[in-house]
Amino acid sequence: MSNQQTTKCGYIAIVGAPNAGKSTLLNQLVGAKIAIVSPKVQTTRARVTAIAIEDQSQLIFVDTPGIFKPTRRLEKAMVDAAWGGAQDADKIVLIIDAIKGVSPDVERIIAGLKKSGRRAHVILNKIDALKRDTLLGLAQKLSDEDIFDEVFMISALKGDGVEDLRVALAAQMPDGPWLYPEDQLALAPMRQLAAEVTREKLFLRMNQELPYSLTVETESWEERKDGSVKIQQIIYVSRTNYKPMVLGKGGQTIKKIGAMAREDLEEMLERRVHLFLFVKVREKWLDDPERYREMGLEFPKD
Ligand SMILES: Nc1nc2c(ncn2[C@@H]2O[C@H](COP(=O)(O)OP(=O)(O)OP(=O)(O)O)[C@@H](O)[C@H]2O)c(=O)[nH]1
Repeated sequence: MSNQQTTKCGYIAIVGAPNAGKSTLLNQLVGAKIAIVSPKVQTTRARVTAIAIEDQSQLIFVDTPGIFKPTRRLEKAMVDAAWGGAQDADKIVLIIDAIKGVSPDVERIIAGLKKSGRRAHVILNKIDALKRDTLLGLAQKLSDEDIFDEVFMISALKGDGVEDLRVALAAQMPDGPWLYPEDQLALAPMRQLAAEVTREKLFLRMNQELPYSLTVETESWEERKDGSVKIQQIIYVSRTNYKPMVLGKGGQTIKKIGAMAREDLEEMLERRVHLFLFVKVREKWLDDPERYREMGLEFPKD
């Protein structure tokens, strides 16, 4: 009972423009690979939830997909999901790429925050790549905005300032019992997480427009007696002529992608993984509500 009185627990929404470094920060905060990191924009499609424990506090992070001006249907779903996650949280944290500063994307988020009437913390990320004067000027500019409580300066990549941030957030969580068992680090269903890993490899491997028109789903997940796991995934492409591109000559490309994904999965799951990838053509998946549900997103009405 006494333990229950001293514990804290709360939800934290990390919002930010694409490429601000949300995934990198989340990985640092939690200390395990749970969100994907890729140099391309718009990689985090679905919300990934992760848990960090700091002292007596349990921090439940809602990593939101990039909030940006929606033009297409998928993008609109991502923005809706991002704001939905932010509204439900105990704390909202806006992460800004300090190299880019207050970009139009950031302005849009700040406007959204003001409209919602919520206060937030600001994180200035990528301080490793910035001059001190530029950084301080930016921090000053943001602390003039009356919706922000605190400004943190970090390098998610190098880990600088991340510990301070975690400690500060932990102290600010509401009192209450922990909602999740200590060993449950990643809430995102493992199947979805495994699909994200493969999608990350596709992104890295294929550097044209193609990756944006494909999606990965984990079809089956089979725990084996010998402690290994057999995972089957389907890579859906939107056009017939994309299929051979994903397969590569003699299946070389997909083989390579599979090998890279398997390696990551084995590290994450700490056991042997047998990964089987299949490529299927599914035209118009971008307009199919079912695919959105698979990614943990609501299908936007208009
Ligand atoms: N120099 C530097 N680069 C960083 C830092 N944090 C992240 N990056 C880089 O910025 C890029 C984007 O990082 P992500 O973590 O994928 O960004 P994100 O906000 O999750 O992106 P989306 O998935 O598009 O929402 C990657 O190339 C990272 O390596 C940092 O502290 N310093």
